[in-house]
Amino acid sequence: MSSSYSLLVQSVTGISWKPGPAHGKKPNLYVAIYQDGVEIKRTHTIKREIAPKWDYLANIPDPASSPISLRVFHDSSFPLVPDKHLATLNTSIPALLDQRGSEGDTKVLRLDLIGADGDQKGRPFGTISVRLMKVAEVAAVAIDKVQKAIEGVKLSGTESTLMKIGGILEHSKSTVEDLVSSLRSMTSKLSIIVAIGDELTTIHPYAHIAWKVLTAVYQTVKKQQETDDKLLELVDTMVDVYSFVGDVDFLADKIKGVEDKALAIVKQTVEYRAVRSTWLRADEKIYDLAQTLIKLKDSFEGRLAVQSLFLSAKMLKGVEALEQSDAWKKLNPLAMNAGLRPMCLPGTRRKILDDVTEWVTVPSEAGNILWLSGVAGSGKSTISTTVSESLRELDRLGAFLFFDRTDPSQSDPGAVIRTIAYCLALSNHRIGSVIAAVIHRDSAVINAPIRAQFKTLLLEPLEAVQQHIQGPILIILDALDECGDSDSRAPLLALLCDEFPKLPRFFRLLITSRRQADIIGQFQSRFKEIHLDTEVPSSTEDVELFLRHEMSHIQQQKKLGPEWPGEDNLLTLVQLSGGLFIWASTATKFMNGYRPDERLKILVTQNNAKRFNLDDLYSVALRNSGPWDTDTTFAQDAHAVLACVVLGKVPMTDQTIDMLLYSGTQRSQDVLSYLGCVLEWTPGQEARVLHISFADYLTDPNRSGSYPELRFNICNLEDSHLGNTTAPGLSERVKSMVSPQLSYSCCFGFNHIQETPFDLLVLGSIHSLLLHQFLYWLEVLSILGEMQSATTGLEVAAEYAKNGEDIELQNFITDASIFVAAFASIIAASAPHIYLSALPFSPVRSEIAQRFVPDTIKRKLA
Ligand SMILES: Nc1ncnc2c1ncn2[C@@H]1O[C@H](COP(=O)(O)OP(=O)(O)OP(=O)(O)O)[C@@H](O)[C@H]1O
Repeated sequence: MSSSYSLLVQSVTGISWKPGPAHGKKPNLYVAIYQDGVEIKRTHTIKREIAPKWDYLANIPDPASSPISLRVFHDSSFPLVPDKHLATLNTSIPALLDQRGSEGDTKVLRLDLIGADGDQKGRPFGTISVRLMKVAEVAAVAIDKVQKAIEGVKLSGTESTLMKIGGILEHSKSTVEDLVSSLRSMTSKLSIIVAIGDELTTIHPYAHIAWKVLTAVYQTVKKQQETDDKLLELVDTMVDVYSFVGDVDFLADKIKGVEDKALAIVKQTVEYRAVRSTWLRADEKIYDLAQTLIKLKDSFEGRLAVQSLFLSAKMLKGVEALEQSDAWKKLNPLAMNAGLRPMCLPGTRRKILDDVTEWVTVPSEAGNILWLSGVAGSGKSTISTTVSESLRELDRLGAFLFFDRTDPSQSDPGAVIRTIAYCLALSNHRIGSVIAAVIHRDSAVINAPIRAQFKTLLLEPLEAVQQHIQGPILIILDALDECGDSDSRAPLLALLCDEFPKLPRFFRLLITSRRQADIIGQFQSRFKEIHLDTEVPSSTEDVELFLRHEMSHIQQQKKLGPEWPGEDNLLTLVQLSGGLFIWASTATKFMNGYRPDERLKILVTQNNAKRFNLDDLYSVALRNSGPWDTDTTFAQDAHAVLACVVLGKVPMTDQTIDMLLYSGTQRSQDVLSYLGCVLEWTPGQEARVLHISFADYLTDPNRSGSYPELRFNICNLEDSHLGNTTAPGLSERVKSMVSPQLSYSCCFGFNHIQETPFDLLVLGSIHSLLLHQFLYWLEVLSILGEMQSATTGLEVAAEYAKNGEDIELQNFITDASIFVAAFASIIAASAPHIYLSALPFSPVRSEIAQRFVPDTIKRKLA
């Protein structure tokens, strides 16, 4: 390499041109370079230009002392008509070196051409300008150029992307082989990709990193070009792959297809970055990467789907994995299905997505755990899903766990290590083999304490395979604050702090959570934290982008006028949202219901001095989603159905809710269809809250309106002579005094207990409820017309007490069952008669009388 030279062809001037009948007024010129009489390079043709300019860099192969000639041709543009040779410069590298003298590579040589035919032959015939450089000098110039180019690229989209693309292509038709001009070519190709990516946005996170990759390649060339042949090979291969960009016909309707290919290329480049900058054994990996790139190029040429390439490699490994899957299944992982999780709207969260991707792909000494914190609904889970998807596409996702408080069976802290091990086993063949072997050897570890699980299922296997893993692997734990409660997840938090940092450093852990006290206590100042601040301008801008997108969608879908929603209204919504995504998302769902115009007005007119926060929005959205005030049946049904969805131990379909609430009569569908702005449901499917913050709102009496808990005379009935059906305003009182949570727990709590495994804490709750609040429970059942639930509830409680060997509770239930059997009809007719009739008539020595009849009366009765 040290004796290699490059020739930069810059321009030709002074050519005289006689237009013939077949040519236009100006020639189509190109320069061909010959060494020892053999053509080795040529510039592209510049059409209809008498004094063309190029910026064409040609590498001159060894021996550099051989004769060189530069010949100027007119390109006939017709297949059967030969190009016309107009002029020539005969020279050699030593001669050119003499001519550039002490000024070196900066000197532009203006050299005379001689005529090539007719009477001009051998006579001066115009001038050619060239510069001669050593490759090392070229590298320096190129580095400078790429850095300037990088600085000059704007990643923000423009309307004229297509025009820009067209412009770049005009200049990228030449065949580039020289190393440095190749790198330059890649840079311009990448700018095309960035331009496409900006238009279609999905490429953005990769393109951003790919820019950095190319810079890194330049720097590596600068330092290592004399020694690192493998790198040079790789660069050649990359050039080859990037050359496809120049061949693409950029018709608007083909852009989507281009995007897929461009995305694949950029991803490979990112992969290079991950490998080159970190991750050991670089030479070996560079070789692999070069092979992959070659295959990638082949797959473009053969018009094969890129994915099939990756898939086939995976399938080979899959055969073996199948044999191991039995072992992995023993890990009994939490079921994770990210299918319906939302992703960031393209164009939002750019900076944070870049930062997180950068943190994953670039090693740092700052530790392998990143904590993304933020308030409810600020967008953490959406970011984590987007990151997981980018990394999955790069084959760098090890595990993505997301917790959900409304589904406790999927949020058990005790299952986290097993689930990570399972996901890692699936994601990587080598890790999978080691984990399978561990389980064969010691299957009891699956039920061991989580510290032992961590050591045996994660730390040791990952240490064992670290030699064979290049590049980072990301594990994501999303919504850690929803994983169990602060008590049950305490051991997991301690493990994350003490042990996870010991994992081989290419395992990166991204944790998202609200800033809850127990999590702050453990993580703050220990892990790198990115806090999603909703107050900063970038959050407001992102929410604005989202609102614009959603409102235009509603406008089209509901065929509203082109002015809708109006710029002022839109900006008011942005301001009301306070930079909180869940606010914006709930508001748009609310407006996308019946009469969006009215609903928009309801929201924007809330813009008074008081801040209209998420709770206010939930309250307004709920109030306006159905006939709560005019139809008491709707109000009661909606309460009960919401309670089922929010408090049910498992998600329920409309049929299950009907079975539970209305003995199978179809009623819940109607109610559910009104609640689309807060619930996710389609007929026959499970109903869920759209966002956990709605469940928080509904179950917190301080937020959704204060409801008293179980107590004497819960509905403040003044006249004990009136029955439940005749008491004035009873349904209104029930609505305001009995929270959905309470009514649901009273009616159906025992049904759920029946379905869950025995738990001492649950036994304690039953004990306390029945022994202290039994009569208040009956009061609620009476008011709600659900007295039959008392009998079934007591049966479940009796079984539980028996399993828990709680003799005191068993005795109480025996007596309570007699009490219910004797007085059920009286109590069902009138709640106050629990205290007026049933209690006084209970045998004075009975458990009920002993516990609930006041001592003064007991003494009199005795
Ligand atoms: N970048 C985004 N693009 C589009 N929609 C978004 C974006 N970020 C958030 N959203 C919307 O806002 C909702 C709330 O966001 P998300 O669930 O990610 O918040 P969170 O911070 O994880 O909340 P929590 O702490 O309560 O779990 C999402 O369901 C989604 O509809």
